[in-house]
Amino acid sequence: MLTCEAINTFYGPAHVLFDVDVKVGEGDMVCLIGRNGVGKSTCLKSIMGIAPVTTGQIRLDGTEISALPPYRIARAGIGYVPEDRRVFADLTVEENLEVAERHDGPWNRKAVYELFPALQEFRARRGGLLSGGQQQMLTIARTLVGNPRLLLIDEPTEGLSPLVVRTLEDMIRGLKAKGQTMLLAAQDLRFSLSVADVIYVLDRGRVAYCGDRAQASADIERIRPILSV
Ligand SMILES: Nc1ncnc2c1ncn2[C@@H]1O[C@H](COP(=O)(O)OP(=O)(O)OP(=O)(O)O)[C@@H](O)[C@H]1O
Repeated sequence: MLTCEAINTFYGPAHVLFDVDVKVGEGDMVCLIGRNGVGKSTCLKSIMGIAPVTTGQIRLDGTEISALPPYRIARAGIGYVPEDRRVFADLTVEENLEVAERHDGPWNRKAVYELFPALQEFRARRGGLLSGGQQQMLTIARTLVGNPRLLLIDEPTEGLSPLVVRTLEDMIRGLKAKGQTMLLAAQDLRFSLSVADVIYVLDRGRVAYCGDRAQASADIERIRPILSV
């Protein structure tokens, strides 16, 4: 579905991604892992057109998208959940979902409430009054009701309590079980090894390792040093 080939991304003079290749197949859950600052977020932002690539190709079902502005990339079927949760603080949970809903796929309010029962419980509450974990759920749910074919999620569990992390991890497993294609940036090797079809490990802007879950589990002693500071 998605192919990034030799992408290079800069912030001004700072070269951040170096010839990065990433592939996400239909129905796959792909994890992009690495230490802080190695370029995971930049990779997702480059796919989304927010940090446009300088060189390299990004294709969605064979169509080159790397020169498109973010809104056109979103329209082409990519949904993006950024690291900083973005909910409409003055709108209720229900209204947050309503404004984003596009009736052209499997996801609607009913389906996301099934995935996140906690959101249904708080459907009348304003977004700004939710906890960090609930806001993260709402951000993911809001992106889902737009029915993206590919969902990009940036570090969904960052800064959340262990209990909330577990709830979100279960929900991501639920998404995978429903066949949602996903590319997830994460720091957690344990979770990635438990759920990902394919794992990419980034190190200083380069792909330092790539393998499917079975390979990555067997190569864990190779991967651990890339993740340690
Ligand atoms: N807007 C920006 N302008 C300049 N440099 C940036 C910008 N955003 C990120 N960087 C730098 O690019 C590099 C990669 O950052 P990025 O956020 O992609 O890493 P990351 O792996 O997602 O880490 P984190 O978990 O901290 O978000 C870092 O050195 C960071 O300081």
